Amino acid sequence: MIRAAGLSKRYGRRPAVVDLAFSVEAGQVCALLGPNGAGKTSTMRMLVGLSTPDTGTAELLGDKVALGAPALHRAGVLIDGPAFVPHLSGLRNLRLLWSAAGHHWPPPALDDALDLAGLGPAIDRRAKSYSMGMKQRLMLAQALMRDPDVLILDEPANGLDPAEVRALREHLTTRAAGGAAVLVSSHQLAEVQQLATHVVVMNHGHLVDAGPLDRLTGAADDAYRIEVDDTAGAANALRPLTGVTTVTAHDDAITVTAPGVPSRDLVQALVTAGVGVTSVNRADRSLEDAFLTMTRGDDDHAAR
Ligand SMILES: Nc1ncnc2c1ncn2[C@@H]1O[C@H](COP(=O)(O)OP(=O)(O)OP(=O)(O)O)[C@@H](O)[C@H]1O
Repeated sequence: MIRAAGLSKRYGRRPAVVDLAFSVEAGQVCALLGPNGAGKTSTMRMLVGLSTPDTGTAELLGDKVALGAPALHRAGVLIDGPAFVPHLSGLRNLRLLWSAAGHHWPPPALDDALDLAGLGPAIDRRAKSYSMGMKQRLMLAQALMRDPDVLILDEPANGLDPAEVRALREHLTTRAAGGAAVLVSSHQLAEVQQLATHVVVMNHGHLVDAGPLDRLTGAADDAYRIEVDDTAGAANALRPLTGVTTVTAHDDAITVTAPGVPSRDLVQALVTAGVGVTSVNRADRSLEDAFLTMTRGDDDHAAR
């Protein structure tokens, strides 16, 4: 349903996306991940015809994408805007965007989209009076009101509070269960782990890995969950160890990713540092661990 085939894009001499290939099928929620500047927005812009690839092809619903392509009528898009007319109400803005594409008002999923936007009576207030979160929710409403078969959303949870993020997650999951293909970019890896069925990881414009979320986060030979009496002390003791790539502290345990390091070496380092160890088990890697391992060495661009 969404396909990037050998997509490349340069800005001047600087490559932003390099020979990128992946696809998102009906029923999938795919998270597009990468450090700042990895090329996520540039990729999404090409996928919806907002910019032209230097090489390669973007396809939606089996059609090659270009500005005005019919498939775009079946796509809900949230990338850099849209710019709302400030003196018109939220609802008038939605109407304008819908009618500009030559459709008859109202769009098929308007009630659902307004429900999710949760603007209540404020939908009739001028858009210029909206807070950042309200604007973001109005943008989501314009993407969702057309009952799209394909959704391409750049950081849709920006500016939303936890309850709104949860409502968005449920909405997107329902859309995918109904047969839509959903592509979202995000820096909120814990949130992505609850939402995505598939993940595409980019770094410096290149594809790093793509596949089902389970494969990226599944039980790994190199990940341990260690119950300790001092998680901060444990993290401090293990982070400097050779071979340890990530340490994540939880309430009463830490998760450690340490390829090639036997667990006894980790325990010994903890005991030497005076940290009490209760148990050591193989762990599922968190998406955060998997992501940081894949994009390691890129500290300047750490995931937010
Ligand atoms: N219009 C543009 N002109 C010049 N360079 C650009 C333009 N858009 C993006 N870039 C550059 O292309 C690279 C990829 O940017 P892009 O916005 O696609 O990354 P991103 O992964 O979406 O980043 P972020 O997570 O910070 O939004 C960056 O180096 C960026 O500075």
